[in-house]
Amino acid sequence: MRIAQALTIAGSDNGGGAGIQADLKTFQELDVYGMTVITAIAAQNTTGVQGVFPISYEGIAQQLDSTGDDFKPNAVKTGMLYSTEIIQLVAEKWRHYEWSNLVIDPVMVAKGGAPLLQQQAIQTLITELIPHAQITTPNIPEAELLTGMSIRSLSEREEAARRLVQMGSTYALIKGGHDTGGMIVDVLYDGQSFHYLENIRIVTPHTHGTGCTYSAAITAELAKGSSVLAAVTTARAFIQAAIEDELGIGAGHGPTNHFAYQRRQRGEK
Ligand SMILES: Nc1ncnc2c1ncn2[C@@H]1O[C@H](COP(=O)(O)OP(=O)(O)O)[C@@H](O)[C@H]1O
Ligand SMILES: Cc1ncc(COP(=O)(O)OP(=O)(O)O)c(N)n1
Repeated sequence: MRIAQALTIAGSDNGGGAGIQADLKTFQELDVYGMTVITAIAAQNTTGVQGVFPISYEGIAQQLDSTGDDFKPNAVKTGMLYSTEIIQLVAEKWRHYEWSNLVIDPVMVAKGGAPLLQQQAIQTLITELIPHAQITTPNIPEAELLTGMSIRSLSEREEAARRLVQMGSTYALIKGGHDTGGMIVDVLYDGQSFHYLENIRIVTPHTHGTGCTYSAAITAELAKGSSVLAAVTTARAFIQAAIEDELGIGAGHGPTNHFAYQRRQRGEK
């Protein structure tokens, strides 16, 4: 049996809703073999982030080499990269191992406001990693920091996507979850045309790890050979189901339900 393989380079969320834990659960649900390179340990739960402990440079480099020397992932995603040094290291190994299908989730700040990327590393992300991306998936505040523009309207979301493609990302997906209003519109741009993914906003506190899960689902679908548009479409259905069928875990912003999409596919409640 041949199975698609995907690698996530990201931080750890002990609570299991975001970071590498969310990525691995998503890969597994979508029938993709998952591998990890851990960049940092974030001590967190549904009420917030209590501490961030970066892995040493050597520790990350060795994980990248151990992976690259033996495995051939069909797609790779990055999440929490934390510092300039880690981004530079990932970019160097990306070139060295000639990986493909890079999905960049430019994680910057956790829901409660804890920084997951140092301020000065944003420019390094733009110059070193985004030019290798098949798709970059910022939320609205991340897109504002990457592009230097404020984003209020749909046309500003389109302009931000254009700027990300100009930076070298083949596709850009500006996620609309941070907007207000009853409908959420995610804008996908391929350098020529725009696609709009519109969904009803679900009223729930349990949206921890939505960005991680969404980008992991895109990565899994790319690993299986889908086009970017097909991958984003499936991933959007995956995250919508995961938010809708809430688990209600924890006292604060709980994790999304990684089981929901496949349960629905099987016709289960
Ligand atoms: N309450 C919600 N209802 C439906 N979809 C949501 C909701 N919150 C987030 N999403 C979807 O999850 C994805 C990621 O959410 P977003 O808040 O934009 O990014 P992040 O989790 O990275 O901050 C987006 O596509 C968004 O549409
Ligand atoms: C280890 C780790 N990585 C990323 C995040 C942020 O996840 P995200 O999907 O943006 O969801 P929220 O934290 O905004 O709910 C994280 N918290 N931890």
